[in-house]
Amino acid sequence: MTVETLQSEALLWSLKSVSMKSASDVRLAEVDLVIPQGVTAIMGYSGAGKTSLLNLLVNYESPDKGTITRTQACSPPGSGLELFWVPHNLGLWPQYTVQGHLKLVYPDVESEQDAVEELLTAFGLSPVRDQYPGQISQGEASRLAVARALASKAGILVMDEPLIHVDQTHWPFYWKTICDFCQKNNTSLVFSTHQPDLVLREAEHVICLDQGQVIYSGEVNDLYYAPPSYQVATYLGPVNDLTPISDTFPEKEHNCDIKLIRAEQLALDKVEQSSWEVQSVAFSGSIEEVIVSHQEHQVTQSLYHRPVRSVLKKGDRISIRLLMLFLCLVFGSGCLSDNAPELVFSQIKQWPVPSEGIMIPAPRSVNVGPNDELYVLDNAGRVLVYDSNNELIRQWKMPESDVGKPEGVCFLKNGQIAVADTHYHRVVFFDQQGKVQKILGEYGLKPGQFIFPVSVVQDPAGNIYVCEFGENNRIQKFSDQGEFILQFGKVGNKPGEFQRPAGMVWHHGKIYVADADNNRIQVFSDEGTFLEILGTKTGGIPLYYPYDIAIDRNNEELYIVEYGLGRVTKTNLAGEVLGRFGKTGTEQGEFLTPWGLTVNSKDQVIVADTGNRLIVKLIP
Ligand SMILES: Nc1ncnc2c1ncn2[C@@H]1O[C@H](COP(=O)(O)OP(=O)(O)OP(=O)(O)O)[C@@H](O)[C@H]1O
Repeated sequence: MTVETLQSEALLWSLKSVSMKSASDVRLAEVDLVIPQGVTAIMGYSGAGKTSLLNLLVNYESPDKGTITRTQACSPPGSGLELFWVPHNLGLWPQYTVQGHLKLVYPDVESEQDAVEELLTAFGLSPVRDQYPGQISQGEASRLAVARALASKAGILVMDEPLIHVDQTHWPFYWKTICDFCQKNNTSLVFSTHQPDLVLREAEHVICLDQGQVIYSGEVNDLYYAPPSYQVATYLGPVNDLTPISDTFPEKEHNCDIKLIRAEQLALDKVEQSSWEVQSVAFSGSIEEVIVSHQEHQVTQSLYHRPVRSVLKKGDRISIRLLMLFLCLVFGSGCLSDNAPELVFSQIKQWPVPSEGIMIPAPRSVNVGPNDELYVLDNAGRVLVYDSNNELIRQWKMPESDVGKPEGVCFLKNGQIAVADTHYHRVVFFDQQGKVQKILGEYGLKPGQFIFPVSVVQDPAGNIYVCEFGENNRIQKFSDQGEFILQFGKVGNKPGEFQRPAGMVWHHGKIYVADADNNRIQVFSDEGTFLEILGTKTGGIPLYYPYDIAIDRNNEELYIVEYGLGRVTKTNLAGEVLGRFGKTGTEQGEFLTPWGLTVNSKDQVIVADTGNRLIVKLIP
């Protein structure tokens, strides 16, 4: 199998074997690293080498050994500098006033006054605009250092523990200003911090240092949900290492690898009888640490969880539950396995959607049009059209997308493209160039209205089916002119009821519905009669959050993509599992919370791998 990545992420710096020594100690040791475009956080305990690394990036210090290459991927917006640095000591200029700092670095005289005013307001510096650095507080000085960096309009900002002296209640506001600025101006940001919350909120990439060595470099989400070790996991906050007690969990029998579990992935409930007894409880706001001991196994374990309110106390008996969705998202492959053969593909092609500002949006839905054109919907609210060679040939934006992004796209027989505009409670029909032709529906529970429409399909006669979740959880059928014909389904878990119908396919008078939260595929006649839960006769199809379904070119086999397990499952029309492909993960051949899939005329399966932000084409 060959794997091809069509577009690689742009890099800002590349470091090879970089070392730096102090008189008595190592500051950085054999650092190999790439720093991509976007927002990167550098984390590490005190003395780990964060400042040393930033000093090298900005060329303030030189390495004793190794090479640092800056690949200038960010072109500076306007006439700004290439790079601006906020050093640890802030580097303010004693002879300039607060507003003087901003004016001095702002590159465009014409718009200077407005921009400076805006920054003074955004960082709460207007009252001290005429003061000098020696006359302002440390918090004001920290804010000024950051405001000055933004005023420079540099293409890359490097900040050493920015806003360190600012009270944390105001951080979200200032950080929003920083991130909005970076997004708008296509600016990359590299900053050091000790704060896990900040990294989770604001950064895409994270580099973890320990005693001058890089012990992790990658995506923030990966570090949070799939940390390579306990030590690294703790950089983003408390984590439960359940290795010593993993045998006590029933999930172990399902071959789930139970190791590092975040607080929100664990539920501790007070029960009448249990071998687990609470020894102590320390509640610190949203997270509680509970020390428990097991009566038979003689083990004591510290556990973090997120209770709604703190109720446990010493002596309580508790049950320890792993919250399965999280567990399967993290450790995916082992759960719900059924010895199905692995689907074999000769080649995988994968590529990201084009960036928007510094963000790489995630694809959510995919559908095939004529000549195997691929219609992709992403979470930047764009429809992207790729030709059969995966070249982007057209794209357009949804009319509105501030409230939420759409979730389903369908190419129609008349050449139009229908988009389930989920958060605007409607279906929008576009022509091939992205001009709106028609809008169907509005918010409501009546026929022809929608709560959260998520998927659209069409039958050969032209009828259009729209499934939705919210209060409705139903499928509505419309004529090709958009007239309401019938509806079926309601919320629930009985046969014929839905919990988040997320994807559909029409075949020979039947509609196959991915009933996501009920973990099943339901089959209806296209007149709305419930027929069966697919695979019931053959013992059921083990599925975990199936989000989309498609049929192969011979109309004989179904492909189902499972959001919860990051895999593609193939069945025949009777629901017998023919094979599986993939598992939850970030490597090639793995998927992270995939939302959509489609099959083209060459039986190539295309997956919207939302968590990994890739369109993945599986080529037989
Ligand atoms: N200018 C310097 N000359 C020599 N050694 C230094 C210098 N600056 C820092 N060090 C040493 O290098 C190591 C890394 O320090 P550095 O300031 O890079 O860590 P840091 O992760 O930024 O720490 P903190 O979070 O405390 O700011 C420490 O052992 C420190 O004592």
